[in-house]
Amino acid sequence: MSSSTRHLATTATQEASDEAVQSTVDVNQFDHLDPVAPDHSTAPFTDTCNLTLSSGPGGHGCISFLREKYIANGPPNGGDGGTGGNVYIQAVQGETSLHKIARRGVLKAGRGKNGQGSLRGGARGEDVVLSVPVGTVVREVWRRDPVAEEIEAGSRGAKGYGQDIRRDREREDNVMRRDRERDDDDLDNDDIDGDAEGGTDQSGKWHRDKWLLYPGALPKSFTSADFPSLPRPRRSNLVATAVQAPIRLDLSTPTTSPILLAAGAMGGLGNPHFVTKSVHKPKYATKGDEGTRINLLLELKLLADVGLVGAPNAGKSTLLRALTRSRTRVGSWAFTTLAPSVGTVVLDSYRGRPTDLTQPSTSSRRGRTHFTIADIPGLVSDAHLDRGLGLGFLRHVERAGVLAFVIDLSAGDPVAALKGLWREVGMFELMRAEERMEKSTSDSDLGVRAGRGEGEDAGKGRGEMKDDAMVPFKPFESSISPSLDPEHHDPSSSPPAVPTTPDYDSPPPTFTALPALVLPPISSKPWFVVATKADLPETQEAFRAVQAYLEDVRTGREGHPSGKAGAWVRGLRAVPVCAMRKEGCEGVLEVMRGLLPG
Ligand SMILES: Nc1nc2c(ncn2[C@@H]2O[C@H](COP(=O)(O)OP(=O)(O)OP(=O)(O)O)[C@@H](O)[C@H]2O)c(=O)[nH]1
Ligand SMILES: [Mg+2]
Repeated sequence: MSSSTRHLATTATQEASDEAVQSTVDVNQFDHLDPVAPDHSTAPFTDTCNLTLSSGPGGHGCISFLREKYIANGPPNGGDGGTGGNVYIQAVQGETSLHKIARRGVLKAGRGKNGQGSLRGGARGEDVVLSVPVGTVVREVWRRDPVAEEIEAGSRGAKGYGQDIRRDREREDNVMRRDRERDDDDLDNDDIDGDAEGGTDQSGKWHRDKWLLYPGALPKSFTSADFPSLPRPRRSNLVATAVQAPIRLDLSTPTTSPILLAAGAMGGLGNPHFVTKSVHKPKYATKGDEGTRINLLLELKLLADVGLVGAPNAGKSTLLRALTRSRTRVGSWAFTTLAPSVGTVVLDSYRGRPTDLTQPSTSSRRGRTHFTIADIPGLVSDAHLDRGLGLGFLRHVERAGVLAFVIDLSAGDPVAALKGLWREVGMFELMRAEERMEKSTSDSDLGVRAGRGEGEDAGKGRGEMKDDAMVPFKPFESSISPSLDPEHHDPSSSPPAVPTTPDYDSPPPTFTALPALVLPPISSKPWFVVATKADLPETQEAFRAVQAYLEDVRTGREGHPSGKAGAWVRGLRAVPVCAMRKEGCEGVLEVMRGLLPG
């Protein structure tokens, strides 16, 4: 059978099955709110992920000499290596999941190109932009910055130019004196220590990781050569605009321009940089620096004004579809919804004359033209013991301003159902608090975020840093981190535990000292009850029971279902709806609007 025939056959079967569905399902005017099974989307969803990103390493400097007609042995003209690519982050609208990033795991910017002859500098490495959904919280887990480590270890002339130049001059004088002696005594060079490997730059020897040698030269000429001291570590100017370490960003609004997380490393220097009085034709150049590696923890918290909390099959998704133009999946079985989704309620449809033109422009109501509602998978009892889909999805309503508890009036005791939901919410809060406690104790235990590119910042910063130090990003208020500033030295801080010669091959540090985002307790949020399926028979009794219970809670005769003191009870009420017929939805929107600020 040809592919076209097969296609026709499949279409025919599909049509037949569609007809069958149509004949069994009564398609009435509510089919949008009570759709048939195939109406669903199964986009993958991930709300936390770990990502390692690295800025691009610099290209190597070039060793080259001018060769032209009549200039057989010209001056050095090797270009510098290009700077490595930068890594940016951007919060974009339209993305709703971290699954693409989670699958990727690693993000690397491009390496700078090597310098070339005729003083041609290497091209810059390619930048990369990490696009995350709006509502992502970014936290740094660890960081490896070889250049910062070198600055801290003081292994590369970090003591200041003056000293470097003096030392170079002394070295030059020594070289000239040695050359003179060599001429006089006609000595060969065999007695000069030929330890070419592992020699530090301070002793003027070849440092394999840092220097690049002229390929045509004989090893003897290097073992006897006196290398200049390595140039001071250089940093791209962009470092000053990068987010200060440790990175903690709350990307709750779309970012207009990408935010720099890690600037590319500088390229190596070409051989013309090493011309001195005694060495006219240096046969060496420096290699490019290593890029910065940063491990980040990304957590997506969907941003919605109202969060729907309810048991599976309570009718949350149907309610969302009735209130908004959302097309979330609805089904008559538990766990139809497997990933959170957000719908938008448009308050001003921009049709006709705006109603509030007569209001003064300072009116607080003027600003809000819409609000958003988040639907999450249902909560079963003992969800905190990881039953059902667990409590993880509650993080998406954690930041909501108002909670709507969706109770199915036809499913047993509604008051018990409401208390059960509050119990799970309470357990979720407890778990978050414990997490926070663990983190803060591990923070103080570790004390040494240190050393690895954090340096002095870690020594003194951790103590001062508050848990809620999460700040929205402000590009030009960020300054160079003290640990990255070669001039910065804080005598009060203990010396960081850094090996003198950084060992780049060792595995990265594994501590996970992350401050948690502190939010107001969920029990302090305004909440109300949406009593759904009110169209079903014998639900009036159940609704009256909920109403009476909420009245008791409001007046203080009953305790708050969360069991917390000072919880929100002021305007507590229940709204009956039949979401499937879109009945009572105006009442729900009115209550939501009333409880939302602004
Ligand atoms: N009679 C009646 N049925 C409703 C109403 N609202 C929802 N339903 C039905 O209840 C079933 C479950 O609806 P969903 O909206 O998928 O429930 P859910 O709370 O999102 O369920 P999960 O996603 O599994 O947590 C569906 O068969 C709906 O048709 C209502 O107001 N009246
Ligand atoms: Mg659902």
